[in-house]
Amino acid sequence: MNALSVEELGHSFGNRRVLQGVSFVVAEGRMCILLGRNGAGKTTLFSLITGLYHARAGSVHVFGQAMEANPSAALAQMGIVFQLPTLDLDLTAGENLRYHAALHGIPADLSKQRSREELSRLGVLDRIDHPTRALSGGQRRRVEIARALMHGPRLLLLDEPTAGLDVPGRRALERHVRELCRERGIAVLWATHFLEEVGADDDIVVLDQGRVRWAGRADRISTELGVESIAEAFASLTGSP
Ligand SMILES: Nc1ncnc2c1ncn2[C@@H]1O[C@H](COP(=O)(O)OP(=O)(O)OP(=O)(O)O)[C@@H](O)[C@H]1O
Repeated sequence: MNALSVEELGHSFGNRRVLQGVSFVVAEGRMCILLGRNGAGKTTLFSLITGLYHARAGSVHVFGQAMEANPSAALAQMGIVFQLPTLDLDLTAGENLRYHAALHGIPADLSKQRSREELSRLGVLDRIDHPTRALSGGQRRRVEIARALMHGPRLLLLDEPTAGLDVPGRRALERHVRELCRERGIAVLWATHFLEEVGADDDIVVLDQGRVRWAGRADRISTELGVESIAEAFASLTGSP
């Protein structure tokens, strides 16, 4: 079964069309990179997938549950890390996680145990009682991912999670998310414009000017397009230098 299935999604702001006929899937347990330059439509697409915007054209299914007909069932399977940080900086890391868990109806004991487990897995358990304001950008991102996992989703969506981090911070975050995918079988949709974040074994969806230009296994894109590298393939699909 597919973790995420997006069919013929479209969106306009006023009479400006920003997404058109967007279709792709994220298979269960797979890492899928949504590649697109600034303004390609990635964040708008995330807003539609997560139900923040109402989809006027097309459909979104999460593990077979239609977002439109059954949003709570679809959202229960989804963990989300938005592009703009959403932690409460006055709360500690642990409090941020437990607050999220309470919203999902998770009992306090379980929430306490899970917050420790998730922070530990992301390598930030020692920050549990620190106000998130005192954490580095990379640590805050990891706390956000731990929070997104509190309700046990099987699909994790991350919108440009490495924005604003230095190179070691980006690499560490990528390593943590790949581990989640490999060890827990969590499907991941990771939006980025950094080509170096694509792994050879990943799936990729190339989005440009609101349309899917290519979707498939990262290791096939160069051969299919008759070029030498992912960078060349991306440039030829998006007309960028
Ligand atoms: N609320 C809005 N009102 C009007 N236009 C918008 C709105 N949000 C986004 N847009 C426009 O829609 C297009 C897609 O934007 P979007 O933020 O989805 O792209 P993106 O790929 O996420 O870019 P970035 O990497 O810069 O975040 C852009 O041209 C943007 O200017």
